[in-house]
Amino acid sequence: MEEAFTMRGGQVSLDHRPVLRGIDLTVRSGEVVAVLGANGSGKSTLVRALLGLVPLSGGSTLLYGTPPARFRDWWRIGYVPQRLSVGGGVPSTIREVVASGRIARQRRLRPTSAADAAATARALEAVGLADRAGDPVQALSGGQQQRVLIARALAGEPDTFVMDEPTAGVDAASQQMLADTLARLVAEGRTVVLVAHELGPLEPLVTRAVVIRDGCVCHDGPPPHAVGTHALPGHDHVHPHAAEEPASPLEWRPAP
Ligand SMILES: Nc1ncnc2c1ncn2[C@@H]1O[C@H](COP(=O)(O)OP(=O)(O)OP(=O)(O)O)[C@@H](O)[C@H]1O
Repeated sequence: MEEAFTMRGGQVSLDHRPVLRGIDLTVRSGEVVAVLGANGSGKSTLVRALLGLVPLSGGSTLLYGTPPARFRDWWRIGYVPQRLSVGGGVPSTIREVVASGRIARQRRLRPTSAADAAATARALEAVGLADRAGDPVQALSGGQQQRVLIARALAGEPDTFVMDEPTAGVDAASQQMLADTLARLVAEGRTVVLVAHELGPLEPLVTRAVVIRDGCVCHDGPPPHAVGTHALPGHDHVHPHAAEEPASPLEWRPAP
């Protein structure tokens, strides 16, 4: 099976502080990998490093077998960053931002095609923003902006989605909409790497959980279906019957 991401001994330092301390991670085509972990454990840094957005200070990483600096097939990757950073002082409509997800597919100087317009329309529909396509993104709430970012990635029709907290600040109905859309894409064989605090409706889709603690992988294996959301990282909830429960596959917390 083709490898979408291959990181070996990946290290990242930010502000002279080690944030990733030697990550080995291979993601194969068709996998749905949840990157879990407490605040500040290094999840966002890991996905950014996988995409070559943050340089490694040690180790190596490959995108579809190619180092990020030499990778050219960016249309194969749809990245949903944690925050909307488009627009700035320049007003953009929802449609414009979503359509920008097609850029990596467009040949130089080639005008926007019917296929681009159709993919943009489908993406807007999938996140429930088709009727607001002409509105400025600046006027949207955080959760709606998140939906725009998801639509931008969908519009590019990539092989692999990398989503950093796609459901953070998104209402329950939109989370379910994202889960339904991802389920369809996964059924078509797309690859997904998503960072999450809580998986919510995405949980049934996840085939593998990678738990980051203090810049290292401390669990890589089955997702926490069996143990329920209370076992997910970020949940400090202690189950009243915890002592009676079988050991969870996510015994990732530091010993007290
Ligand atoms: N640009 C930066 N410069 C310096 N330190 C940074 C920078 N970005 C992140 N860090 C630090 O690196 C560590 C890991 O951050 P990262 O955002 O990867 O964690 P995270 O697991 O995604 O956290 P969260 O769940 O809060 O988003 C944190 O201690 C953070 O303060």
